[in-house]
Amino acid sequence: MVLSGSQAKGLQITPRYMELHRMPDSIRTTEPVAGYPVYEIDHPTCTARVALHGAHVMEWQPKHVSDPVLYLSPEAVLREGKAIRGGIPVCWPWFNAHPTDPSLPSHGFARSTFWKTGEFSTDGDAVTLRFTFEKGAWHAELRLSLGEALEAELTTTNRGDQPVPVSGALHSYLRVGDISAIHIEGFDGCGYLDTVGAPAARRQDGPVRFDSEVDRIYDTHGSSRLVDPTLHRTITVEKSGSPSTVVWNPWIEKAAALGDLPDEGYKDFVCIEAAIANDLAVRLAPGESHKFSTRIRVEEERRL
Ligand SMILES: O=P(O)(O)OC[C@H]1O[C@H](O)[C@H](O)[C@@H](O)[C@@H]1O
Repeated sequence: MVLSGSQAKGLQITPRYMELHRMPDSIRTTEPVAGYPVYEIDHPTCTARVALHGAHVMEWQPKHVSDPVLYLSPEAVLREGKAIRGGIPVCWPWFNAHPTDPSLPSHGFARSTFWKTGEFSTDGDAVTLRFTFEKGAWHAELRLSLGEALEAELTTTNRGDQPVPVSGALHSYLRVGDISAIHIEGFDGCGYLDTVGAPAARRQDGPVRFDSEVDRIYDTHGSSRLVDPTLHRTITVEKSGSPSTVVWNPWIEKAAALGDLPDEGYKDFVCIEAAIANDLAVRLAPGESHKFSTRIRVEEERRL
């Protein structure tokens, strides 16, 4: 982890801050970099780390599985304005390049800004964290439920007086034992936009396997299953409210070009992202809201 700190304006962890943000016993506020709070969770069902920056789940591991479920790059940078490489970046209020203004950041503002904390609570099944973020007319609330399963639900509300578009993604980086050995089920027969090279519309035939760069936007509201023979487990990604699922692995050249990912890091993850992409952006009338969510769970084979 590269610790390159900056002081988030007004975000000093003082006794007063702690009093205002009293935590359930299973949540502890840490500050791996000055002014960069990270909530550490140790609950009977799971352990996790969530950064206030981007409302970003960095790590999550249910106690019944042997390996972390999410991939976090060992070269991820914790600095205001820079998205964390790995975990679950919240891409919002648009996905990828802005449709009309190339000067705006790829994947929106939310992943590279501090959010505000809402209510944190816990029960026997999970820890629930709520965060909010506002930019112009766009208001977002992210609810995270971290237990044996992980749920992330993003609600956008138009608080302005004109219609606004919204798209985005819950960009889960899932750890794998060996990218060449995994396959993903759930897309057979599904149409997709292949965005490696010149964009091309194609149809999936059988499971998705990896032997080169993959960057695809599948047209589906359905769930998918990542089968990992090396880690002896299957990860199921369910979702609602999003018409696309993005599957991404940068492979060799793109991984080498990413400064916050080791050159060999592409072997260790695949992204399966609940997304609203390209021309499927939702148009919200003033006062209107839209929700989309993802739910991730893991079944591990018993190892002898
Ligand atoms: O490097 P980033 O801006 O985090 O984007 C990482 C990736 O996100 C998505 O999966 C897109 O489909 C990819 O085209 C993009 O490369």
